[in-house]
Amino acid sequence: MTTVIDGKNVAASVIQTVKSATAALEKSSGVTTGLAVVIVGDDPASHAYVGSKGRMAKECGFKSVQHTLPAETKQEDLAALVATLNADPSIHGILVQLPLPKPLDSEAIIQSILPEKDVDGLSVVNAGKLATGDLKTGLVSCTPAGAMVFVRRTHGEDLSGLNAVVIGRSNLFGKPMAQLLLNANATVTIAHSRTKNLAEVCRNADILVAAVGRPEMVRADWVKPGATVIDVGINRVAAPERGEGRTRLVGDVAFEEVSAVASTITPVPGGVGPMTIAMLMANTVIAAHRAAGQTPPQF
Ligand SMILES: Nc1nc(=O)c2c([nH]1)NC[C@@H]1CN(c3ccc(C(=O)N[C@@H](CCC(=O)O)C(=O)O)cc3)C=[N+]21
Repeated sequence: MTTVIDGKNVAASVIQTVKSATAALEKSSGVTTGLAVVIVGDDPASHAYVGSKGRMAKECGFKSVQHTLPAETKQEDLAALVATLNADPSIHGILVQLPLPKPLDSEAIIQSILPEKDVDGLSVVNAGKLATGDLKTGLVSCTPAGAMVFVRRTHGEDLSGLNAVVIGRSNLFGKPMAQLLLNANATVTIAHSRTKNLAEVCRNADILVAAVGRPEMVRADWVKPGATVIDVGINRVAAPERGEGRTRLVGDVAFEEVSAVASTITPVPGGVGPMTIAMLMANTVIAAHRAAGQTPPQF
């Protein structure tokens, strides 16, 4: 029997932990956890994501603020907003929605967020802490942190002797995912668009993580029987069967055929996506605990 991980359900249990930790922190220290989300421009998909982050933050009992700036915003004005949020003691987490409209320099903005408020885990300090195995004081990028919750629920804390293959090498996902798997003692391969014999490399994986952004690229014959397959792709494709002009979301994994081979698989939608938002809330309440000198909850 193949297990299809219910990401919404796992995300809901993470959110429960965040809620009670938020309430406990409020009670013990009088601190309300605060999250600021900054969005520049009017990309509808970005606005949809930011809207659900705001709703989830309120549900967790956070102070939630959203700053919506026009697409023409100047670098120095965005930098000034980040500086204000950095200095605001009621804000524990800052997320600047990516991608930023051209010609804004997103790298400069991301690196200007205080590492202790960088709930995306993208600052060089947080990336470095992850690389050196310091998970106690750093913050980890939300999507890989969420994917690891699935991995831990399937395989436990110790991945000794297991081969993990991550397809994709972005700073936002592939690199931190590989670091987390390595920290848990897996034998890790990072594959990408220049990898030779990709299918063969993938067939070695006990844990296969796909984050390439190519609809249904991972086929059944790429997967070792019994493997755990985590699909991080979110691709919108045409769905003429649903009517003219209609679309649907698919992952980087051909779900139907791979389900027949894998022992555990995450669906798209309803897999890693909901966990990304839940881990953003988790990172924010962790940051608030640290700011108040309290021990944060574990996820
Ligand atoms: N600074 C920054 N940090 C991010 O983490 C970040 C970002 N910018 N920019 C955009 C991407 C995208 N992202 C998603 C979060 C949740 C779902 C999600 O919940 N997806 C649902 C489906 C949603 C739908 O139906 O469209 C699912 O997979 O089930 C998807 C995508 C976070 N991102």
